[in-house]
This record gives sequence, structure tokens and C-alpha cells, in this order.
Amino acid sequence: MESEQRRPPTGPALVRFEAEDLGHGRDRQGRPRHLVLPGLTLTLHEGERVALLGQSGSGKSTLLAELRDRLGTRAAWCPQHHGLVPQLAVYHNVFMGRLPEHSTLAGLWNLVRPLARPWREVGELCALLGLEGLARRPVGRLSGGQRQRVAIARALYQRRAIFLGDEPVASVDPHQALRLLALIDARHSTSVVALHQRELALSHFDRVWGLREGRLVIDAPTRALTLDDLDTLYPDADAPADASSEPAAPTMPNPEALPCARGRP
Ligand SMILES: Nc1ncnc2c1ncn2[C@@H]1O[C@H](COP(=O)(O)OP(=O)(O)OP(=O)(O)O)[C@@H](O)[C@H]1O
Repeated sequence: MESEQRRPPTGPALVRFEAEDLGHGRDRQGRPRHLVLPGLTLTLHEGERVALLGQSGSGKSTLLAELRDRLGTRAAWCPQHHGLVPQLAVYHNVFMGRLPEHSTLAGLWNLVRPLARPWREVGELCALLGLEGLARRPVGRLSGGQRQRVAIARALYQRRAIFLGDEPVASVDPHQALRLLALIDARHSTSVVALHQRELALSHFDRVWGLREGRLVIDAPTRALTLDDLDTLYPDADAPADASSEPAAPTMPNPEALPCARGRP
């Protein structure tokens, strides 16, 4: 199990950024108006499971949006705020994951009267995600954790090779987070998942991308990293409870020691 979780990536590059400026909006030269990640150099390889870390505002969603653009229909997408329609039932929200694949008529018909096959498929996914019996319930009447699982079900329903998730396990307990990540892994050969649970990043993923102040400061296999390395991504985190001691200055991982400085393993 351990070796499976930490397998080194061997697949070809799926997306490569080479000193690229990522941000929001475009000026006349096609450069971002609001620059978030200047000069980003990064490669996503097929077969990798990547944890994307960094404090709020560090650019995780910006990077995921760019990956999503480049990967197009190869990637399933689970957005940060779920993107669900609260008035519609769980079934319809999950079905919308594949709406572009259906004709307009089939899509509309299915809203009124669910078609047998998607009804069965969505029901199976709901059962896997602990949402049994909720297919007809409007999403607006679900708990935060249940909504999160509906958003994951919708992404799984897309049946893509790659999974991109913006904090898809933020509202569930650690045990459930592991279960959900296992379901995601079982259905996708490659994933990039933004999250804040550092232990989970080290225990579950092959690689960490760590963003801080507009820079990719960690790009390393998890086996080469410690929790202390990941702590450096959160300079604004609360000081230790022991008020008598001087707060320790944040220590960046030694760049020479990190595999992103040494090249790929
Ligand atoms: N549509 C947008 N237009 C302009 N600036 C934006 C836009 N979306 C985000 N930003 C800015 O880009 C920066 C990075 O935001 P981003 O959402 O990528 O961070 P994040 O790491 O995902 O944060 P969080 O963990 O809070 O979701 C922030 O300064 C944010 O204000």
C-alpha cells in the first residue's frame, strides 16, 4: 500500500509551464492584468497524484484554473464552492457533470423525468459516497459535507482520466477525506488536489506543489518532505501556544535539499 501511494511518476508530461505568467484578465499583449504567479515553471506528469498547498490567496485556484484550461475535457473538475444548484435534486446536480455529452432534448427531458440509465449510474455513485436515499433531495437541504460529496459525485460522473479538485475534502472529517480521496484515485490516473491538510498531503499524495507569495517554493515528491517543510508555506499561521518562548522565524526548506532544485527523482 505504502509503495503504491508513493510510486514515482513515470508518465509523460501532460502540462508544462516554462517561466509563464499566470493570473487573471488579459491585456492587449495577452499578459495577465492581475499577475498572481509570475514566471511559473512546473510540469504535471501522467500518473502523478499532486497535493497543491499554500495559504489563502497564494494562487492555488489560479493554477487549477489554468490547468483546467489546458487539459480541457481530459480533466474532471470539482470546484471550491461546489458550483451546485441548490434548488435542484442531488440526481440532477450529479447528472449535470455530463450534460455537455447529452443532446439538449435529452438533458431537458431528464430534468422532468430521469432516464433509467443515468438514474441507476448516479444512484450507484450516491451509494458509494454515502448519499443513499438522497437522490431526489434538493441540494439546498443538505449539510455542507453532503454537498461536498455531491460535488465529488458530479466530478466522478464525468469519467475523465484526470481529476482537478479545489479543496474537495475541506468540509469532511479526516476519515471521510481519506475515503473520498481513495474513490477519486480509483477512477483517475492523475490528480491535482488543493487542500490545507498537510498530514494528508504527505500521507496520501506522490508530490507536493507548495505556493508562497506568488512563487512555487516546493515541487518535490512527498517522500522528500516533512511537516516542517510544509509549515513554511503558512507564515501567517498562529504562533505556538507557549507564549514565553520567542516565536520561531519561519524556516524555508533548504532549496538545495529539495528535489525541485535537484531535478526530478
Ligand atoms: N477573477 C479574479 N480576478 C482578479 N484577481 C483574482 C481573481 N481571482 C482571484 N484573484 C486574486 O488572485 C490571487 C490568488 O487567488 P486564488 O483564488 O488563486 O488563491 P487561493 O490560493 O486559491 O486562495 P484560497 O485558499 O482562499 O481559495 C488573490 O490575490 C486573489 O485576490
